[in-house]
Amino acid sequence: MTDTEPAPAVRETAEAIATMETRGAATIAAAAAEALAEQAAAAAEADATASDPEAFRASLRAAGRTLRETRPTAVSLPNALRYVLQRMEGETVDALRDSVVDASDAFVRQLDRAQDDLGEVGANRLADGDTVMTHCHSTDALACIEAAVEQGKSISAVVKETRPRQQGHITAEALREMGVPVTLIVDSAARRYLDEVDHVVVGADSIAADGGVINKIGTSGLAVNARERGVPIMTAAQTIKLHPETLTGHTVEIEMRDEDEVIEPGTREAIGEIAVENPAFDVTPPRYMDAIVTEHGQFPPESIVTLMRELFGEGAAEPWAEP
Ligand SMILES: O=C(COP(=O)(O)O)[C@H](O)[C@H](O)COP(=O)(O)O
Repeated sequence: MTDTEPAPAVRETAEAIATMETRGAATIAAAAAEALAEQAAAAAEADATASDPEAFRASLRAAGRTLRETRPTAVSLPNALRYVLQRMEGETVDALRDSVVDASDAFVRQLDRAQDDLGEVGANRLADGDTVMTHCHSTDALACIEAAVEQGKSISAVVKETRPRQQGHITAEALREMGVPVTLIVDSAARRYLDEVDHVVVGADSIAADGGVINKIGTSGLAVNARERGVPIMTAAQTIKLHPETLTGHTVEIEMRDEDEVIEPGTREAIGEIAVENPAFDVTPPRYMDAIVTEHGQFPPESIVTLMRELFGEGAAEPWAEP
């Protein structure tokens, strides 16, 4: 490891996030924070950094950049890096390492607590006997359903498979393990099944200052259909999903993924000039979302900016940036 080369554990985490072996905004955030702790432990031992606090700091920033470059849309990733790197302090390498490891642990604990707390808030929107519809796989959305089940409510679920990567299958399995009866449907069947559904529950990768919800592609169409059918829809999103840069007018980058997720591998030549596009996320305008459920309570999307200012009033620093 040179002074700025990331530790193997960081490279492995970055690779797992980029290839979606590690996926979902909250899980990505936890993995990134843990990778920084691993970097700190490795850098405190490595020849180039063990006795040089500035080289140690530089190696942590470099690890942050490697992790930041993996996927662009889930703001939980840069928010995790911000949380840990802004708490890196000390005059010696040992003190710096301890501050990073402590911040990483605190971040992961906070993440778990926030998910439990928002689960309770979201569960209160669900009634005994409700059927919920889900899209993609969101641990925050599942926390709401799980809390409702733990409150003794009988909940069943209609689960959209979520093309192209079919994260709906992960959701279906998680719900089955909770004892929730599940019906799995293809995405294009969603509108038909909305008539049998009492609530739509989705997660978020980022929430913009105007209350726009950035989540798995297909969320916005589902939200418009839910509104047309009169079915309430909520986003379960802990506050690390709030995107501070949107406070100053930045838009959220939508990740475009490889066409091989859409077409059969090896068929590119056969389909010739047909263009294939594979956006991974879309934006649901605030007027189509009934509530954003966070660990601080539930908010109409249009008012989320107040919470965002409270939590990120200082703006969006980039503590991983060089030098
Ligand atoms: O869109 C996705 C996952 O997309 P991908 O599979 O492309 O990462 C999830 O709904 C959010 O990340 C929220 O998940 P969580 O609530 O677990 O943070």
